[in-house]
Amino acid sequence: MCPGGAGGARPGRLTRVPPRSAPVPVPAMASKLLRAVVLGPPGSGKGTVCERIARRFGLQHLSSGQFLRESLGGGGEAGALAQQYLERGLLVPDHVITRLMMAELEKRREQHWLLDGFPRTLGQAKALDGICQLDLVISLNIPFETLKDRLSARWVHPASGRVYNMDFNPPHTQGVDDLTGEPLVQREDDRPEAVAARLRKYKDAAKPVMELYKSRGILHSFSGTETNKIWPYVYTLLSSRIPPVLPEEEH
Ligand SMILES: Nc1nc2c(ncn2[C@@H]2O[C@H](COP(=O)(O)OP(=O)(O)O)[C@@H](O)[C@H]2O)c(=O)[nH]1
Ligand SMILES: Nc1ncnc2c1ncn2[C@@H]1O[C@H](COP(=O)(O)OP(=O)(O)O)[C@@H](O)[C@H]1O
Repeated sequence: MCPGGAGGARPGRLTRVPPRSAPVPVPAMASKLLRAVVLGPPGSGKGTVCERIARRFGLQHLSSGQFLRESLGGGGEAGALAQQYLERGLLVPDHVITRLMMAELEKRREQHWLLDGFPRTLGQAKALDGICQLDLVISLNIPFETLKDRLSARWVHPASGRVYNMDFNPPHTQGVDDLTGEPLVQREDDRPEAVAARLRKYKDAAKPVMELYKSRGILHSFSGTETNKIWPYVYTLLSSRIPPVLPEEEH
């Protein structure tokens, strides 16, 4: 395993969202706002790692997939169309996801950003460039067979996006969410046919995104088959940018 293959922790290059007009007093914390992204194929553990980062560092993360699923709940023609992409394991068109994410990020401009699953294409990365300068990008490289196994064993609580795996992090009671007691379901796009398409598409779209961030020196790649082994390296990297609120050992 080669955690941290593309570079170790670097001193903070923290940025702020560019002011939109004349100088507005910016609170001291704003200059320390984190702009981070976690990328990786379906099942690579983005959600699991983001959830740990969020808890240890006292921030919220924004999952584009979960955000899409929630946004589509409202129905309508556009929603139904986007729903078809999700169910078939295809990427939602750039203009749809970009519009949604930009609007949401605008609302969060005074908060830390930890994005899970966005950007996934070069077009999305360029749109993100237009509103911020990223501090770091974490890429999770997990073998294909491991991804397939994990996705077939993934159970989710749709309302919150909490994920479980019957071996790795099983719920306290089989089939129900720990916090709400509501039933867990398997995602439509975790069916084997959809998984194969998603993994293929991911690779093609993600390659230029990775190259872009690598060329900027902000890409940190972590490889392995176990999140628990990758996690300490991720924690160390994050700790160099933002003070933890909980120690690393507490899962
Ligand atoms: N067996 C195993 N399962 C894991 C590990 N890390 C995450 N998972 C599970 O793998 C599935 C995919 O993880 P998730 O965080 O949802 O990946 P994402 O699709 O990249 O957001 C979930 O069911 C997780 O509980 C691990 O190290 N081992
Ligand atoms: N950045 C994105 N661009 C386009 N489609 C996206 C994006 N993020 C999520 N989606 C859509 O949501 C689905 C689920 O994404 P996500 O919850 O991140 O799951 P996973 O990481 O397991 O693929 C994707 O297969 C895709 O249809």
